[in-house]
Amino acid sequence: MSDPRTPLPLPEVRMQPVQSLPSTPHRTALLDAAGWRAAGIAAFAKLHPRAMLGSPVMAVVLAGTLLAAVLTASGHAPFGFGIAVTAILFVTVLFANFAEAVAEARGRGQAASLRSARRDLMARRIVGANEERVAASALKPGDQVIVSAGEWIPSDGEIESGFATINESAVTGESAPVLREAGTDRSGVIGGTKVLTDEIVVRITSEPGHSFLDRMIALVEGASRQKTPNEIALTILLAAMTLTFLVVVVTLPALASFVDASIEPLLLIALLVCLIPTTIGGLLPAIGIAGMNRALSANVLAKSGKAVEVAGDIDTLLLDKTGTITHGDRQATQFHPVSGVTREQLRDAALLASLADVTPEGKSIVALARSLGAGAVEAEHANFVGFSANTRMSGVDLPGGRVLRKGAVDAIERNVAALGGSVPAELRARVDQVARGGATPLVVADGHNVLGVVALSDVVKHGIRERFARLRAMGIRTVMITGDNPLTAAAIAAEAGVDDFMAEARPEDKLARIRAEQQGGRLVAMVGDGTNDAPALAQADIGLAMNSGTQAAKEAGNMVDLDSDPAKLLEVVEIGKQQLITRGALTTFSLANDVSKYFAILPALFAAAIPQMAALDVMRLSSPRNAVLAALIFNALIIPALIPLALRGVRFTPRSAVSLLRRNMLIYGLGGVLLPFVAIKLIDLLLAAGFGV
Ligand SMILES: Nc1ncnc2c1ncn2[C@@H]1O[C@H](COP(=O)(O)OP(=O)(O)OP(=O)(O)O)[C@@H](O)[C@H]1O
Ligand SMILES: [K+]
Ligand SMILES: [Mg+2]
Repeated sequence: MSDPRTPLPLPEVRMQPVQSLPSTPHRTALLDAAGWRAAGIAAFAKLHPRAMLGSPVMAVVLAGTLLAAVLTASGHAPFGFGIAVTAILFVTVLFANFAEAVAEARGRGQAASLRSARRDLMARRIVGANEERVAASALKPGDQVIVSAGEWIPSDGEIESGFATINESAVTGESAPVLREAGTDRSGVIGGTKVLTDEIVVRITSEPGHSFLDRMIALVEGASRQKTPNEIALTILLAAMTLTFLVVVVTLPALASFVDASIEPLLLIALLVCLIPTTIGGLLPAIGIAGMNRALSANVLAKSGKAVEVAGDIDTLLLDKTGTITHGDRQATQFHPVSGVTREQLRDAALLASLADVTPEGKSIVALARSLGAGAVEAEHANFVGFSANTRMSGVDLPGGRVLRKGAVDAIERNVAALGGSVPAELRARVDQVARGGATPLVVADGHNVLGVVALSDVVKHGIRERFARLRAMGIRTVMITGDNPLTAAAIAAEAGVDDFMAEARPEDKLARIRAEQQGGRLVAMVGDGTNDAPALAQADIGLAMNSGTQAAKEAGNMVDLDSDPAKLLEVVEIGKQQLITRGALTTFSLANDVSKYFAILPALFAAAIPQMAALDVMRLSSPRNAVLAALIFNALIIPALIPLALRGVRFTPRSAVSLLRRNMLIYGLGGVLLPFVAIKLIDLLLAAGFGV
């Protein structure tokens, strides 16, 4: 096998014409013709009582429709007018169902490209020293399979040995090959993706039928959609409002009888439907589904709609340094011995301590030592000690009692002290020299003697500073948490522009920091990819795992970024905020609308009985019946008219919550009051011009 770091000669591969996920949903059409048709049919299917109960507001409209039909048929309402009211109410319910169906159809469209990645695959399963061919669907967690260049990975898993370049475009829509490697934080592979070069042994981690793709498709198609807490709260509020108006409308005839007026029952139904928040009630499910769809358009798989929404309220973002803020390709670049030790002694000790180190850091030390002329080293009967995030050290115990260790500065200092040694004063200077440039110093010790420092260089990702600035503009604080020493951490923190950092952190320190933030009443997001990040990913309110990361990280988080781009959190936050704002704006609009409809309908209701009501008749509509019809028609039409806004979301720019609120109150509150006046007047003119009943 060649060294994984040298650029791999990629074979000529014919990329499959995969449909990539739409990355600019704002410019694409809402649906294609087939999608519209399917949504239209689904709107009728959703008339099923069980489906209707999910939306109390619309259930009341449907009940009103049936009542209007009965009144009309039994001669308790003027026939033509009765038919018209019944029809408009029925269409109102259909429009609301249609809005939800369109959102779902969009999700299915996105899932179609994913489904094409889920094909019938064969696997080469390892049994003892042999291999057998089995269907991918027969693979169980724990099975080991071999996948070579040109073959498809049969199911989700983790690379046990080897490395490979993989085309993940079927899942991510990104055709650039990615490198996945055993023993690193980039060991996760997905079923349905293709190995381009080399050969890997994969340990299967997913149950048949429950692969990443399977779950993703179910989510996108809305099969496992659950209402978010905010959505449930709003549904309850809307139901309470509906109930209140119902009581008001039902008691109205009694009130009217005091002034010797009687109100037609049909008009009462019309009044009720105009007053209850039908617009937001009808669009609410669509808004929720659209949030999930938008996340997927950004190549983020959210495990629930709640996760997307919580992202909109995040206060603090925690990130690890290596691989998240930096490229994570930590490479040994230099040996810095302390005085009394030669560069060669340090080099050879570092080499010995890294021979069996599978981490990229360890391998790069071996490569650097060899390139600097290190010869064959004697390591027979050696006992290698692997790197762990808890000890933050690795090394080797040689026969004869020689103990070589390399690791984080504080970890080695403690170890040397425990062995009865002391750290030479000049070590600090060597460490600082390396760390000030943002490189990671690894201290090498032979027993209780410190030999020197290995510099591991890493590069801050391009454009990350701008991303953090954008997060800051939205009021989100960024904190870098790293196992590295404080000086390196400070150098990288300054370069990347994070607000705060925490150094020399072990996994439990990360967890404690998240808990502390949460106890302060803040919502915390965490981005990570390693198994050592898993507890923190699980504890955080938003755990965004990298798709390239380990299975443990992906299971622990509540979101996976298919592009493995930590800065993606920014988009997730914006999608969450946009969803919250869209729901808020449309609620404002809906309630404002209803106020205006009141002015259209109430004078019509009482005009005959209470002449003083004429003072309220600001719209001067052609006739009481036309007024009622115009208000109901507007009430129905506004739902489909707002579907594009509900699905695409209200325009969002990072700014303070207060200024956003002011802007939206102006547009959706004031607009919501004014629009019905104009629209209802226009509809009334049309009705009076010949369509009136
Ligand atoms: N292979 C290794 N052998 C010995 N020590 C290592 C090795 N790799 C890293 N270290 C040391 O352990 C520290 C913690 O490494 P780890 O990868 O766990 O960091 P982390 O907590 O994920 O934070 P970050 O990734 O942001 O640096 C490193 O800063 C380094 O000093
Ligand atoms: K209404
Ligand atoms: Mg790390």
